[in-house]
Amino acid sequence: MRRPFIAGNWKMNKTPSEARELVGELKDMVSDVDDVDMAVCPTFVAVPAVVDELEDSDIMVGAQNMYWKDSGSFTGEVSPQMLTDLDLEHVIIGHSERREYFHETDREVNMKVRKALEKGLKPIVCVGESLEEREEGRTEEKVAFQVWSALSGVADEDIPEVTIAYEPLWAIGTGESASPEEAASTIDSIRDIVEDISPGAEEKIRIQYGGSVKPHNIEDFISRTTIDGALVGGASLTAESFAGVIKKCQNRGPNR
Ligand SMILES: O=C(CO)COP(=O)(O)O
Repeated sequence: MRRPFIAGNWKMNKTPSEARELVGELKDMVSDVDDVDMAVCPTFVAVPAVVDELEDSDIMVGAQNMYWKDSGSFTGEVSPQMLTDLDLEHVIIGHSERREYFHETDREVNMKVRKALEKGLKPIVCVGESLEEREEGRTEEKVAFQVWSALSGVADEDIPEVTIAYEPLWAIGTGESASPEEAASTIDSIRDIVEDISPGAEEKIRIQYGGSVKPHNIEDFISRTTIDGALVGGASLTAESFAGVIKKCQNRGPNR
């Protein structure tokens, strides 16, 4: 049984006080939601305020990144224990913006995934093709490679703890989402890869779609049984639109 999972990636937005205000509004709006897993991923500095504000809420808190070492001389980095100490459950790993602007490699993504799992954090691993790769018909090849690399060396029993977010790069922040058919077909291909890696895990692992998800189009995605939810950027930055996305995922039945 895979429960729908909607996570908000705030990226480099919201000061700690703005973040507190946002989740203060959000928790009231979704207080009746009991069949969707919900998470927000603020910037590191806003995490304590958000954790505090959400103490009495079902909304989980995640980070947008972490380093793959326990501690030490790594100026500017944040360790997994720093996240678990704040009771965080999730951590986004390998977002395309980190891969593009901060040159994060598949190898680093894999190190981070393994370290997160070792420390009891649930990684949300982002994969996706560029426009050029899509136009060259290399979408499935690209995401297959990223999934193989990310899950390399992960124990079979840990694979269902991972969420994969399929985020085509050309759909991020552009207002142009993938079609539900395209998204479902690529996500099916990811499930096939997961099955190759660990037979049976493809039924348990949650795979989200991300890229210009809004309240008006989330139903097109969540209605596909292979799509388990969404990683939401822009629409997670106001309580109203994020609650709008979450509420459209309620009452989805036992098919997942
Ligand atoms: O990158 C994303 C989430 O991680 C998607 O961002 P948008 O929803 O703004 O397109």
